[in-house]
Amino acid sequence: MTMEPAKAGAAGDGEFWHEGRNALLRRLGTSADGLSGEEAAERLRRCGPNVAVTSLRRGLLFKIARRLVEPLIAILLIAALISGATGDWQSLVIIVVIVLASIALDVFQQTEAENAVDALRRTVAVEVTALRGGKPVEIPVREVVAGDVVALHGGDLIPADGLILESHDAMADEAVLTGEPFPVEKLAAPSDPGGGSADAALFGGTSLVAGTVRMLVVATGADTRLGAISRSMQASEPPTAFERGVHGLGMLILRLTGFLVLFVLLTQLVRQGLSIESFLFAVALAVGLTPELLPVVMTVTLARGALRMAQRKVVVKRLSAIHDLGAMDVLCTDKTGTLTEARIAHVGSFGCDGSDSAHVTALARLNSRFCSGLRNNLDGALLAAAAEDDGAWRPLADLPFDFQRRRSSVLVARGDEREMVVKGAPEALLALCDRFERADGGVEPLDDAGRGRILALFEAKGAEGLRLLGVARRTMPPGTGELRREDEAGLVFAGCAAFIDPPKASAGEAIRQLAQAGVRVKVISGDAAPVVRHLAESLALPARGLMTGDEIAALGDSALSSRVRHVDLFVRVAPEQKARIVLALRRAGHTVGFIGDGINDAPAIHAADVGLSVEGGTEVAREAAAIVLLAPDLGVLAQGIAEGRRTYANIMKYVRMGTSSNFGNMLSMALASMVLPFLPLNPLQILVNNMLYDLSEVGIPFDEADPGDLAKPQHWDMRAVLRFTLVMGPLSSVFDAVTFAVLLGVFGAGVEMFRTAWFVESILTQILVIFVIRTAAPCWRSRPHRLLVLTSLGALAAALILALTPLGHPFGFVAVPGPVLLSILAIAACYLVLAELLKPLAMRAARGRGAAGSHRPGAGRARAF
Ligand SMILES: Nc1ncnc2c1ncn2[C@@H]1O[C@H](COP(=O)(O)OP(=O)(O)OP(=O)(O)O)[C@@H](O)[C@H]1O
Ligand SMILES: [Mg+2]
Repeated sequence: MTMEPAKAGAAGDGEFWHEGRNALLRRLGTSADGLSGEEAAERLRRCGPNVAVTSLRRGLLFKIARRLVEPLIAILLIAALISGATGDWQSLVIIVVIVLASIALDVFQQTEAENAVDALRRTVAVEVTALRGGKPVEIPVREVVAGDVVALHGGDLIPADGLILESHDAMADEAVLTGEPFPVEKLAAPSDPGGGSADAALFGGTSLVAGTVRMLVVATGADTRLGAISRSMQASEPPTAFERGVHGLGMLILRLTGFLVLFVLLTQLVRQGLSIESFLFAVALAVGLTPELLPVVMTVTLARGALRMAQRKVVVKRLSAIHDLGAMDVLCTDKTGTLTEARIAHVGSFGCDGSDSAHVTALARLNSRFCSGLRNNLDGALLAAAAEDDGAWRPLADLPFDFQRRRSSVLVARGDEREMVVKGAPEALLALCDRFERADGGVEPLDDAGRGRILALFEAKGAEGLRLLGVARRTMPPGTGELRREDEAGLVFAGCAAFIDPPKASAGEAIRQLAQAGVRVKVISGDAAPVVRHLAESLALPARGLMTGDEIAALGDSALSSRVRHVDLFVRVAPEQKARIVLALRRAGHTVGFIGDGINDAPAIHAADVGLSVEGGTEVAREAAAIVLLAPDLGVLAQGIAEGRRTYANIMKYVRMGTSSNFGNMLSMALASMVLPFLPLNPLQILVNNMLYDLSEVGIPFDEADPGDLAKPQHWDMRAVLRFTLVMGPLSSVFDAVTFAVLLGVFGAGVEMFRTAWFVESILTQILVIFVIRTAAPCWRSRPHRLLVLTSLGALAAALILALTPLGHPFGFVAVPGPVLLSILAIAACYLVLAELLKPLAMRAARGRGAAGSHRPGAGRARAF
């Protein structure tokens, strides 16, 4: 946002790696020990925070200014000026006060909500180790400045663009920028200019998958490559289905309001000529009918939801994800770490005949010890109990692990001997073998029968729930010093290392709760079929169908979309395939969540409607996620979903209130302007009415939801909203008409008394009906939150005091005789009773169609990443 003056070392030149490290250090005014704390603070102040996408949050003044230039408010202020000019000082003051009060209410609510959510977001902000004055300190990524030196290791997100000063076996995944699925090797930059290549550069937003580096930060925030991309992406990020729905509704009401205002103005013109009064009336009407609180209510309701979810250790980074969570009907999950404990233990190894083999363990350990790339918890488990002695083998070269090959190879030497040891996904490894090792150490060619026997062994061990890593070797010619991918062929299969990873205690219960909440769970794993199937069984996951990564690769997008709906287990899936599955499910009309913790899960987390990660996950995964679970317990997810649905239910209460009363009022006003010899309310009274009505709804975000609203995924459904409006709107108009008739026909009310009485009727019905339509159940069965009771009854009390006491005289209210008041109360009571009786019809109609209408293909947002 504030990236204006003197950018310290902004990389306007782009290819900074050609400069050479010494020149670059000089240009950025720093050293290999990093900046001093003061200098860094100064640069942060000068160049702004390190965020690729500048925040859309604005300051208080901006918010107020924006409200002031909103057309309606602007017209209102002009109206106030006109009143002033015509000498009507009282109206001027009152209009200004009301406008200011309503702006203050909005801005206060919104700011408070946003602050609370920001504070939450900071609790899961990613940190990085920077050298400040030569000492490593943990700082939030947003405080990184050009000239900083940061230390990174495998699994870390690269915080900004920079040059590598030191590298130990670093591999970076740059797929976000380049689309290249294989990790690329990253080397330290030479000290002289000229020799530098992009291999010595790291880019913000990509990730380090293996090794460690020290990086000199060259460009931050919007100046990074990702920043440039995000800026163009930000403008085009399409809104969620929900946001589109609410916006569409707002526009509809706005248009209707426009028509109505014109209509009223025209009838006034025809009947009695245009006066300031009727102009003000039209304006006030427009203000009254616009759901101007909707955006505020949405932010506030979502923020309240976020705060409640935080109490359950679910942190929401993107507010609209709450609604997506409530709408989610499919949850895809990675296996290790989300469904299992990720406390992996090596339980032994077996040879090709299935008998225990210490030799295979020794080979697997050799590979784990000397492999430079990504070391994960399988390697950790292998090395946990390993002796230091490697039989005098020393490492020469290696081909690190990646998620495409699913294996790693090392070349080791002992004297003149050269051995390549490969470990990885067993079936794929077996396919690269043409011989196998017998238990006695002899080597035999592998025929089809032998292959079949070994594959059956994998199947049997996998079905016991053992995770397997195949181990193979190949004797290389003496003098070999390098490994190429082509060398991974013609191998001798040695056997498998076996691991256990117990299912999470909470996972079974969580899956049951999710199923109950109408969410289908699908497992998308890089692991083998038997292991995944075994896990699904032990968690009692109701799983149909199984697909492998190879089958997925063979299908086009549309074929995949029709297949994925009926499959619950996906195995041997590569990282981009995880994302493809998620996108295919979304195309099939589902609202999809993806929860994962690994580097390989990040693309799918991005691709999902709701990306979820867990506290212990890699930085990359947490950064990609919209929601982070802080508790190592999937149970919080079901609670989070309930929270999302509750939030949605509360927004719908506001929408229902707004649409039905707005629509009813419109009809009534059209009627009134045709049949009444005077305007039914004066402009000030309309504004007061509107203001108090808004106030009465302040408690909605806090309200509870009915069990029915929590039981299944909630989608925005425009038709249901319209149906509700068409039933409840006319109902309120009928009662308005009755009120007109009674006041004029029975009591022969004069202008002022009529307005006072009608004000009372309209505010009574508008406010009290919230207790009827906040629930689909009979209203006495569902208890409202006390804050809602407080705000609505408070606003009502204020309205009655104003209308029925001398306090209201400046607004044009007069005393109302007892019998008139009693009839008004009776009419209001009849309305509420009828609303309660008609409600099942309005809501049932809404629900019936809703379920079918909501599964539109392509619903939701196709978010690019
Ligand atoms: N350190 C390693 N060395 C060799 N091969 C490995 C190693 N780690 C994993 N593999 C192979 O790669 C496969 C995929 O890796 P991984 O299990 O991490 O993927 P994943 O999709 O995250 O799986 P999960 O669903 O279990 O989390 C593993 O099943 C295994 O066969
Ligand atoms: Mg994983």
